[in-house]
Amino acid sequence: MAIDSSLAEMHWKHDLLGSIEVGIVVLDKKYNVQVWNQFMENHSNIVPGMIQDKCVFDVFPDIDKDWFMRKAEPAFTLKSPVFVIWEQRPYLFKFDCNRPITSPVSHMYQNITIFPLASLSGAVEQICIIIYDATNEAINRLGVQELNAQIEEISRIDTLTTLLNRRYWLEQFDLEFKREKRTENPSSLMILDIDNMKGINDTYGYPAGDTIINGLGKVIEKATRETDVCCRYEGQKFAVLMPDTPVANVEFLAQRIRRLVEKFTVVHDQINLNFTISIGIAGFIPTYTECSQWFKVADNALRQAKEAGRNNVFVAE
Ligand SMILES: Nc1nc2c(ncn2[C@@H]2O[C@H](COP(=O)(O)OP(=O)(O)OP(=O)(O)O)[C@@H](O)[C@H]2O)c(=O)[nH]1
Repeated sequence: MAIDSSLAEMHWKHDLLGSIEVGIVVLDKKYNVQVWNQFMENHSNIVPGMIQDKCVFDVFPDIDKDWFMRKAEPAFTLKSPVFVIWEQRPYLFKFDCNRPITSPVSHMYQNITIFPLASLSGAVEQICIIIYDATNEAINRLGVQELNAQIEEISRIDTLTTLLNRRYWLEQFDLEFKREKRTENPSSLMILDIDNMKGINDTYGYPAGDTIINGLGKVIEKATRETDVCCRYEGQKFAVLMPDTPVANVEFLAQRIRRLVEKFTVVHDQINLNFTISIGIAGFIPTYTECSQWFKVADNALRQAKEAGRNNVFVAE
């Protein structure tokens, strides 16, 4: 009778281990496999007989042995469970992901729990690892993260020129202005505007005007440093913030950009288009209380460059 009931118990335990939708692995103190359930067999194609009493690190050399032993140690010594989520480490056992071919992931993401298995004497001679398939959660989370990154990128970039857009640039300008207020470094602001844009649009059409705007964006990007903060401010107007750069250096650069543009030819619908720009420059002054004052001074310098006949650079006093 006793044999019957223990057989029955073995039977239902076997069924339970077989049907449960999580991986169950029992390891002894030498990390030799004692239990390997159906889930593990299905995903690894290793039947229990092949892995029984084998060291898990020998069968799965991909497992970072030092890391795993450090993680498992508290289960043996402190008798406390350990949790590792996929965001800390994507997986313990590298299993293929049985998702459609269009799925963005190629392996199963896993959450794992390691808990101690105490014997009747209370000593922990074995640990049990439970492996949960967290792939769906990971796909959703990673998808959202990627989408957020794309949205953030889009919200910073001007689509016509791929320079920063006005909103993001103004945020950076304000931050830089606050930094300048503390450090009083000789930084400069340059505003560039295409001359006679209305005439260009009227003569060649709005798309041709767009091609010119795009071309100027490329010239600005090429001529400035990575630390300069460049944007298409609005329409045919661009702004470049140049941290730690005195006005004298910027005037030299502005003249170079002006000459580059003068010689630059944009091709639109097989028509060669030439254009010029005017540039206003203003250095940071510590008495400014708001960044808009600085911008206004540079914008006035631009207006004076236009009034002086266009294709000009004007530096604010
Ligand atoms: N193609 C194109 N044109 C634009 C864009 N944004 C603004 N414009 C045009 O730029 C022109 C600006 O005209 P104005 O402010 O009179 O300046 P302008 O003709 O460039 O003359 P000056 O600045 O005085 O040299 C207008 O005709 C706008 O329609 C744009 O994104 N693409």
